Amino acid sequence: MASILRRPQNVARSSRQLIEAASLSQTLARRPATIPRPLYAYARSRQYATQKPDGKQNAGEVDKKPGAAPKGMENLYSQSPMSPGGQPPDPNKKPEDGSGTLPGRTQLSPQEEKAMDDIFALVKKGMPASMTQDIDKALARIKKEGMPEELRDTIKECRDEGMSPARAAKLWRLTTQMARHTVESEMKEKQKEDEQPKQQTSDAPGPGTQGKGKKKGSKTDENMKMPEIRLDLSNFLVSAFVAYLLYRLVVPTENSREITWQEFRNTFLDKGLVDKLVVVNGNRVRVHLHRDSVASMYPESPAAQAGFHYYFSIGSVEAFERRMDDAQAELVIPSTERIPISYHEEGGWFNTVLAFGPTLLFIGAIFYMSRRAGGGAGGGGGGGIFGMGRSRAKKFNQETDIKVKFADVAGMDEAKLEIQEFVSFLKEPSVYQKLGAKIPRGAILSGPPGTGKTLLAKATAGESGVPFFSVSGSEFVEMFVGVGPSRVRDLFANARKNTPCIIFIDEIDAIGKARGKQSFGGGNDERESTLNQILTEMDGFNTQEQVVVLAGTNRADVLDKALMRPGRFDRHITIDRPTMEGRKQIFGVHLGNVVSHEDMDHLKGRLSSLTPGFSGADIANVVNEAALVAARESSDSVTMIHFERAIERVIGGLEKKSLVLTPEEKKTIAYHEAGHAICGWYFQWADPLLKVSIIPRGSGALGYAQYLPGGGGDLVLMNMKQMMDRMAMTLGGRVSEELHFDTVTSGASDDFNKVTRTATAMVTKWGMSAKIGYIYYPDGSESQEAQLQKPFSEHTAQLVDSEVKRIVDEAHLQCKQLLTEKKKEVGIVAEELLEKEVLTRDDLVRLLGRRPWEDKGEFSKYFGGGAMPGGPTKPGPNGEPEPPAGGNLPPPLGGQSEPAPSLYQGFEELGRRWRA
Ligand SMILES: Nc1ncnc2c1ncn2[C@@H]1O[C@H](COP(=O)(O)OP(=O)(O)OP(=O)(O)O)[C@@H](O)[C@H]1O
Repeated sequence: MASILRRPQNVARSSRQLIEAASLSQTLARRPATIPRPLYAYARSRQYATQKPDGKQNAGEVDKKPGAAPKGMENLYSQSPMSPGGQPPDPNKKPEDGSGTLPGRTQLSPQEEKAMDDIFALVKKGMPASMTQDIDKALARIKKEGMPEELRDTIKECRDEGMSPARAAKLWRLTTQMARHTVESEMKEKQKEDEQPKQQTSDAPGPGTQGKGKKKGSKTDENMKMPEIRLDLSNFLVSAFVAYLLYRLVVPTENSREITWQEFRNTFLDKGLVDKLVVVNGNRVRVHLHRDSVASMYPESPAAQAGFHYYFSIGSVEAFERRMDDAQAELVIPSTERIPISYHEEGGWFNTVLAFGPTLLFIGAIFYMSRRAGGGAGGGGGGGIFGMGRSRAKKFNQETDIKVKFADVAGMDEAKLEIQEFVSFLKEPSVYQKLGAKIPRGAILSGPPGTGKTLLAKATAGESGVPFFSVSGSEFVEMFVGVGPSRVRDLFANARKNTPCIIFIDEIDAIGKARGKQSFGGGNDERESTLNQILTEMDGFNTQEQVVVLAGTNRADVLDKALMRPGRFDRHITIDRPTMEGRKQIFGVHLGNVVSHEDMDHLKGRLSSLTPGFSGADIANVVNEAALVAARESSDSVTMIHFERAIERVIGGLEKKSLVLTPEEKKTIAYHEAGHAICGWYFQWADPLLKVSIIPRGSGALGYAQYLPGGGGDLVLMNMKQMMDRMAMTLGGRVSEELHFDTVTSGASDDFNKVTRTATAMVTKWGMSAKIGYIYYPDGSESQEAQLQKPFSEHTAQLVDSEVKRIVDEAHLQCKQLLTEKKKEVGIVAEELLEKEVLTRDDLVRLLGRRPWEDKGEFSKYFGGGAMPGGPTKPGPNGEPEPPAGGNLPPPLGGQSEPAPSLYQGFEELGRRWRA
């Protein structure tokens, strides 16, 4: 009753129907139909609402026992998803605590309560205990006070008719309101509870002023805390409610049950309980019942719950309509009172989201790209669409970011001197300007990788204390046309805003390649226009603008000539691999970062002798590796042994302990290496030997002999004698195999490669063959033309071949003579190697006696004895020591295009395919 009174429109509807029922009663009585009509149900519902349910009058046969399942409906009730889990809520029953549902709200059904419990339990996971207690209380309050009817109606609307933006907004508003209301009432109650004991305390006799002061303070604290708790909790509740609503919307089957046509007909249609039918998506029919009638007749039925529906499936809409017509005709329902059927398409909001998915994805992708593209140093003008054309240059702040000074750049004194001029220009431009000198625009730093080009550019910025824009050439290259030039413009625009400053373009060859040479299949327009833009920008500086452009490259030879002309990159600074002295200084810089108790001077000298051809980056790596090796051994300082291991590791890779060799293979390797070692020991011009090993390494070498090219010093020139001795020494492995075994192996292929390359260079480049003469023939790596066509005639080609063969054969003969003579020594060294796996120079001195030739350079200073002091040198024709081979001097070594030094630096590897 109470609920009907609360809804005036219900009262009005019921009284109208009663009047209609009264006027129709005569007709009904005369009808033969046994089925009560919907109006009958309404009338009964009013009766139950006003009378006690145990009243016997007018109950009718079927409904004699209220709450019991009617005939045909037992099955539905006993298996109802709403029925398990205890009794359905009794609307008349007051809550135990005495407070009922609030006005405008309805009690939650047990299933709804359970669903909410589940969702709250899920969201509560991982929350602090204090918070979960508050949430439990709030949840209990919601259960106690019920859910706003408006909210429930909106949920129903969403389920029945689909989600719309207006409904979503309404849901959000109602949910938020409810959550806030719950939290506020909870807080008020808490406040009341807290105030009660305080009142008691203040009423109780206490220590006067002290007590008062304390009370005041605590109240203020509380007031301060409250909004914080409220916000958290209400946010949480809103989230939980939204989750709950979505759950209820997405899983409507929780509140529905599938029935058959027969069940529908017998249980609902025949009994006049059907209000309307909704055909959903043309294949299912949702049955809307007269809830009040169902609730009155069958209070236990889940169909009495709001939001619960029965469904049945249909084959086709036409067949269903025909069946309904037949059924209603059988029931003699006049056409004016037939059950309305509506049609509805569902799955709505989810399908809508799906339909919009690609569009949303596209918008998201564009948004992401625009954010990403906008992440550069930016600030400059024409960023292009979504900032794609903005420069990606990183700007380093001179005060905070660039700590590098010239002192950190060791070696390369000439390069430093050259670049220091830029520093003084940036610091004091007036000195230059007043004399009418034009300021250099930029410098190209070229050299092999890791030689410190970037470091030098940074040090220039660090010393001059100006902003430093660093960008890599490849960052100008994008798949979009026009982005490269646009980025160049942006970079220079930024730089002009920050004058004085330095721009550093690393790997400039990515964009600065000579324009005609870039590719065979036509030019690369994008790259060319980027280069053109750089040329234009560099021209566009006026001499007052203090922007210095430094560029780094490993391939200065491929750069466009226009880039290198005066007025653009005025200075060309070549930074080569460091010399012995340079390596010492670089070791000095990096050794400062590790803990070592070795004598530093000796350590630096020895390490730099051991690392010919290493770049600055290699040296930094060696020092770091040594510290790692020491740490692995739990050593408290890094010692010489650790450094040597690190060098071996950097050159040859890790020891390959897992590789298992057969005894025969080991023996072959030992004799092969012993052959190299004996040659290195007895040939006068061979490089001093440091170590022989037959431990396989990660780089594919099964063994190696380590020499010190140039005796640890800087090898600038090599004469023919040195070359022949080196070649003979390189063939020592194979010759030893020939002399000690009845067959040979494939292990010497790498040696042959080196020997052939040296011999070819002697013939075609260094003018060391009388038959070819003083002619230089470039090879394929030097020019593209040479790749396609040999630079010499067929006749010359045959001559080159025969000359190369002659030189190699001579080296082989020289080696064979020595090793035949020293066959016994080879055996001794090989057997010792088999036993110890690694032999040092001291071992060789022990086995073979001192080397008959004096060691050159700084070798003896850092590597001790081994050579006969002032040992024999071959006398010249007049008894004086023979001078180095003159006349046929090869060109200076050390330049990166020279193959010779790299052939002998480091290890003599046995080749990767020893076992092939
Ligand atoms: N002269 C040097 N003094 C001290 N450290 C050096 C020197 N040269 C190189 N290094 C070390 O090597 C590292 C790499 O050097 P850098 O990046 O400057 O080489 P790069 O020549 O620019 O190489 P790439 O050509 O490959 O760009 C430096 O960070 C530094 O630790």
